[in-house]
Amino acid sequence: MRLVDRSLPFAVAVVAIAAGYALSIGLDGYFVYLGMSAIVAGISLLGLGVVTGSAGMISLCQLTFGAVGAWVVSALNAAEAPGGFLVWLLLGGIAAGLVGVLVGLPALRLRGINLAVVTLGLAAAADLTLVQLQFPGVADGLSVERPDAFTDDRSYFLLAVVVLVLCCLAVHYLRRGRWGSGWQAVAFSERGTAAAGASVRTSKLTAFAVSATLGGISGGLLTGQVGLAFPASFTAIQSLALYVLAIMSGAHLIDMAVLGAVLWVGVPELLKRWGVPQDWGFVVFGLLGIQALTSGGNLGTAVRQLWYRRSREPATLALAAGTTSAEPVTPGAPVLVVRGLSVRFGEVVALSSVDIEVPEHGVLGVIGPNGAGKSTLVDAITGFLPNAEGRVELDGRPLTGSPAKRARSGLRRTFQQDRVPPGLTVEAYLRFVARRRVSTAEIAEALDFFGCPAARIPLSQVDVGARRLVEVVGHLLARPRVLLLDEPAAGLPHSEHVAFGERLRQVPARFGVSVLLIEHDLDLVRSVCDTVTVLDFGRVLAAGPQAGVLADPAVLKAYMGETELL
Ligand SMILES: Nc1ncnc2c1ncn2[C@@H]1O[C@H](COP(=O)(O)OP(=O)(O)OP(=O)(O)O)[C@@H](O)[C@H]1O
Repeated sequence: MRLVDRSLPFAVAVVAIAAGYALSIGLDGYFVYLGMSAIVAGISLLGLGVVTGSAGMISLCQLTFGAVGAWVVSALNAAEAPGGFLVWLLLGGIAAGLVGVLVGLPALRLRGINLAVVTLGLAAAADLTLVQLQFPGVADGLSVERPDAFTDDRSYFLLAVVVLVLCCLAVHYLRRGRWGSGWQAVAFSERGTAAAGASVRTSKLTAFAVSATLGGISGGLLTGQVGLAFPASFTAIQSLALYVLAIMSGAHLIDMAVLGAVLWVGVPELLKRWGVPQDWGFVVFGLLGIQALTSGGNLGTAVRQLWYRRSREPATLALAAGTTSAEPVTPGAPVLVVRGLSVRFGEVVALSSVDIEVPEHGVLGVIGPNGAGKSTLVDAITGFLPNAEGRVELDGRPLTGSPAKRARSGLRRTFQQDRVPPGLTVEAYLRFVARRRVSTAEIAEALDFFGCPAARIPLSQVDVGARRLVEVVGHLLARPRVLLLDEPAAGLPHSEHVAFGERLRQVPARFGVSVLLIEHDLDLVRSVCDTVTVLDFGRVLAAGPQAGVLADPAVLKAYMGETELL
């Protein structure tokens, strides 16, 4: 199976190149030219798919990156630089990639409409500048020289097919690697990304860099196609239309980027044949884009979901109680120590001078009524609330800095809300969160222990309760010193709480991880926790061994009306 998985992309690549060759000799000359245009658009769309589809950011200046690539190729051609067209094409891509990193910098702070305005503004400014400057060599009529073996349109078309296939392979492997997982993670939740110890900044910048590099290659390829580059090929309005097409088709999926490219060239061509001005193509794309944005989906995912729904049931947990025996754990000295933790939200005091200790190889339960400050406590300890006052020590060393830094130091957390990116498979997500080499067998064993769906299943096909346990498994595979769990059983039916508790009880012995568990189900707390801290109105109401704390009259009083479980 693995061998098939590994060789499939190359087999598809060979078939695509063979098809390209057949088309290059079989197609009418006009369609060969249209085909070249579609390939140029396809490479650009692949790039947009990375930044918008995978990483979830708006980028409305993709053709500006194309213009950078075209500019570099034109300038190197005019300068008769050594290396020839293919080297220039690569350099154009690299130059555009660097510009992409610069454009990506605002994306570190801006989101949504603000990022749209910045990138569209950049595209408009580049548009005007290009009209003023024109491309190098154009005034002297210096046509860009194609490589010797690819001078006529048919052979240049074949070269373009090969470049497209190489770009598709690059995107395929990048998406399957750490960068790709980072893009998916950051698109779904920046907090979830940081909690996995990954840099949100790196994920965003690499997405922009890869997207722009592909844009640059596409612009360079266009220059070889047309000979002389003109600003009219790289306008802001075209960038906007390309973005809409990427959203509508779902260009993060390689086949859909190719389909989008066919539409990009095919729709205006059809309009022309019907005697309708080609600019109406933008209107068609606009309408399709509005449909995609309002429905919240795209062609690619719709087709895939249809396929999955037909072929598979959603994956759920298979968590049976009584199938595992709890191993005895002897908690040691405190590994996580929190002193005087205070957090204010304006007038609201969410935490007031809270002290907590998580014993090595122990499970500390943190309970309290709604609004007591439990999630705030986890946020503050893990660095998500930089204004929190107080001291956090892990293994006797002060723990400061960003959430990602704290995660890398050995403090992991899960969230009350779903932060597991649906675009990844279970395995890709686990490897991303684990941040270390984990064998396939280790992954399978950990998933099996928690009754989670198999590694190969896409997370989009996993129900929310199971996804939250996959999140727990990922962080356990990271082998942190301490794992903070914020209501991990919230998505599970109550019948599975007991089974989950049995597993959790074994976590310190099995994974060598100490646990802080926030939980409302007091049966679960009783069955799992050695010690318990009770929060009420942001203060510690009681703390100590479980039995004593849960029988404390003050605790009982705080819980009156909140739950009958005590
Ligand atoms: N971002 C915020 N801005 C303002 N107030 C906040 C914010 N986050 C939390 N609070 C307030 O801080 C207090 C503690 O909230 P927190 O979510 O930590 O409680 P909790 O014990 O986790 O509750 P629950 O059990 O419902 O999850 C509440 O009064 C809440 O309204």
